[in-house]
Amino acid sequence: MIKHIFQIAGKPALLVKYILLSILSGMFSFAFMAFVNFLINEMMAGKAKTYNIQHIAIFAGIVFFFVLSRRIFSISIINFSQRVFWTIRKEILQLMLRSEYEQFVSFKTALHASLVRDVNVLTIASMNVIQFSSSVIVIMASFIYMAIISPLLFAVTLAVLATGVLVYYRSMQHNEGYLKKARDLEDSFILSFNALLHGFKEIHLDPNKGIDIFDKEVSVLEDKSITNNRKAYVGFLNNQIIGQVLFNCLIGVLLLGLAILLQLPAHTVVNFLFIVLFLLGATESVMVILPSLMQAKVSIERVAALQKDLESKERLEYSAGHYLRKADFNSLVFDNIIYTYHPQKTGSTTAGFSVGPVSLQVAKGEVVFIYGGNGSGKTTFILSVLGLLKPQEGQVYFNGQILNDENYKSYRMLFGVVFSDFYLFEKLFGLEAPDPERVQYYLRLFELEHKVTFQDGAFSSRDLSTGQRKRLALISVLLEDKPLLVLDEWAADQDPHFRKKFYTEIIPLLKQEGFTILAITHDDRYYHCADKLYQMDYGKLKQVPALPLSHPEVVQ
Ligand SMILES: Nc1ncnc2c1ncn2[C@@H]1O[C@H](COP(=O)(O)OP(=O)(O)OP(=O)(O)O)[C@@H](O)[C@H]1O
Repeated sequence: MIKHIFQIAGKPALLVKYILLSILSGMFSFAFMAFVNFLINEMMAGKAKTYNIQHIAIFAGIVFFFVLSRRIFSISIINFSQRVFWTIRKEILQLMLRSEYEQFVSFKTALHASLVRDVNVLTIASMNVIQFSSSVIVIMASFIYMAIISPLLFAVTLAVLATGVLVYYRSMQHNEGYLKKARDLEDSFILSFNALLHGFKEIHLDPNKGIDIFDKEVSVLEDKSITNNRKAYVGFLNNQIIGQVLFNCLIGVLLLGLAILLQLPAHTVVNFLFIVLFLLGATESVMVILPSLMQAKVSIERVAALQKDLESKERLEYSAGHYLRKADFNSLVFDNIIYTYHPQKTGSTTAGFSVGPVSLQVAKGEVVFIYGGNGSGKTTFILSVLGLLKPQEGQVYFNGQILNDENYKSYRMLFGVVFSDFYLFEKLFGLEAPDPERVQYYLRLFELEHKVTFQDGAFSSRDLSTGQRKRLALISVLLEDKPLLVLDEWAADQDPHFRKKFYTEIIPLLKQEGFTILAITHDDRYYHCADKLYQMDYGKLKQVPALPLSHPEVVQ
């Protein structure tokens, strides 16, 4: 865990600085207590009859340096915790960016939970380090001071503390288990929260859905979580109480037993009691802070495990790549590719759905349409074409070269895609200053020129209908000027007029511009607009004539 924090902090020298500052701040805190003890002794010995400028100066000096060292230490820790916060955030985002599509899908919830929870837990814990480390230093210094005042009393105190540590250590193991479980329960809560967030429209229309999620998911989680967390925190509380009782017993044994038995001088007993009370305060601080540090330990382990899981798999390079220009693209060939969903990945007990073996050739400038029934495997095939799902068998050739790890990055950049569940980005990310005339041309072509303007790399209006948003998504992709356009049921949300325009005017225009198009479509009325038409059936792709006789009107 410490190693991970070192990595996060980036510079071990910084950590050495924090440790030295925390020692300094703890030492000044202890010096205060030792000097007060000294003043008490002076008073008890009858030496404090007049104002002593030297004592006042030392007292003020200790307070000043305590405040100063504490402030410098605290500011350093605030800077450190902010760095921890952003380093872990960025680390998780980089993990996301570098993960394979399939990995991303299976780690989505864990990534989300780490980003919203673990990062905050770690930030809070790193702030608590200020109090924690000062208290630990005070405890250590108090031990040394006690041993000097009275080795015997110190031995008794140590025995009492050792008992406390033993009790604490035993219950800590239980508590850690409960904290881990609490973290798992948080992951489940995020699932329910996402259901409420993304399914809000449906829930709003049918409150029974919301009630079900609330009663059967959230409330069940609440019960489990309360029971679990109560055990964890009662465990910590018991430790605190046991610690307090042990200290009380120590004070009792000291005042009512040892002081009389050993005939200890009054100033030794007073000095010792004063340290014990000081020690009690520091120990309590440690006990109060420990749960948050334990949570931080669980969170760090989560982040580290997530990192390990994602890094153990093949990593993607996410550094900027270059688009292959349309002119440089010649052909794409799929030779007997097979993709099968693994049942263990989906948690299903039935055999995973399989697409393939599929063979397909797409030449530059061709328009290829794929149609097929629901669940026939069109999207799976397209995801395999895009390399988001990696086919387990078969070969892919682009521009005559076999697809391998070296050229995979350029391969991915071949495609401009509008998925059926597309995401419209706020800006044209990854695209440098597109030609405003070209943007205007596409806005006119897609009949959005009165609705949308383009300024500072972003479209002005995003308050559009689904069909209009899809047009904007396609414009964004066209501006990227990638050779291959992949469209998943793009026209499904367009009105009949625009649908006709898309198939009969826009597609030929895009073809003229040099785009190659691979589209999933159910618009049988426009199948004739394709150069090649394929039907997907139970994972098998077969070529069919582009002019089906069943639709004579398409010939017009
Ligand atoms: N992530 C997944 N894990 C396991 N099986 C899946 C997954 N996604 C889809 N499938 C299965 O693969 C089959 C094909 O799904 P796919 O989404 O490719 O069909 P489709 O032809 O695009 O359907 P639609 O027209 O309804 O979009 C389905 O039977 C589905 O159950």
